[in-house]
Amino acid sequence: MEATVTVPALEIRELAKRFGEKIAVNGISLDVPTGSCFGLVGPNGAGKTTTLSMATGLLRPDAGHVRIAGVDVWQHPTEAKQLVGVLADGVKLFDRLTGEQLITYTGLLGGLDRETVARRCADLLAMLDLNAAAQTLVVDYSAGMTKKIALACALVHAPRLLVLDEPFESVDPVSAANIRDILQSFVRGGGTVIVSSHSMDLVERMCDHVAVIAAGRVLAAGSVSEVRGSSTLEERFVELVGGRAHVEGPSWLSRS
Ligand SMILES: Nc1ncnc2c1ncn2[C@@H]1O[C@H](COP(=O)(O)OP(=O)(O)OP(=O)(O)O)[C@@H](O)[C@H]1O
Repeated sequence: MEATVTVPALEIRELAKRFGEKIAVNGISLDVPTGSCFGLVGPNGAGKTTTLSMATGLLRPDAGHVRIAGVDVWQHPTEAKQLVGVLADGVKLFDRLTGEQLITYTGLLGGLDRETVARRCADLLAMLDLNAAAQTLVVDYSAGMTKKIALACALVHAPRLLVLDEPFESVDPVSAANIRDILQSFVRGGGTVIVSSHSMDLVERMCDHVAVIAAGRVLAAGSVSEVRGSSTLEERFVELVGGRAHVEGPSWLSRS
């Protein structure tokens, strides 16, 4: 009997990116299995955003390649981009549109017809608790609301892979729990999620796979239980990444 070969939802091979003298990503390879929730963790400046930007066709790599469900992102960008929903960190939205207009515009741009967009827009606004802000300009949204509307835009064309750069940053605990539920149901429905986060606790609870990166390289990758071993993910992270100095603050900060 022939073995079934499952194509990874996201395949990253030897990606590299340099900004002037700074090597931001230094040969990163990762396989994100289809149907997984994959956490990408690393200290500040590790190269997470740069890696995810290259993986989703937002930033051209200096070397390496990326495939989404087997489709090369840089050779077939239009086809690849139809398969992926992206919530990028720090990318400007068209914030002079209302929330409803922004989702509608994104859906139409993704090739959906008006009727489908209207239906999905209503579902997404309700699901993300943004109904009351549907007619408000996005520029007037709080940081957490902006994250949620960006997530709605990433979901509107029903992608197979969701790439989320720090989706929980600035989001209140209730909304974070709702977003977690949405992502879990997306995965249960056959989708794949890759999420970068600084919250080890959240990654441990939500993800089944994780990669720890630092200085543009992968330090460990695999299932969450493989990577953390007998420690917590946070302990393992600190062990792998280091840098935990016992620093006392400067004396002028101390009142004693
Ligand atoms: N456009 C740019 N120009 C110059 N340097 C950059 C640029 N983008 C990123 N870098 C540098 O590349 C390195 C990796 O940055 P990146 O934003 O990918 O890290 P990160 O892991 O997402 O960090 P954080 O957790 O702080 O968001 C950093 O040293 C950063 O200063």
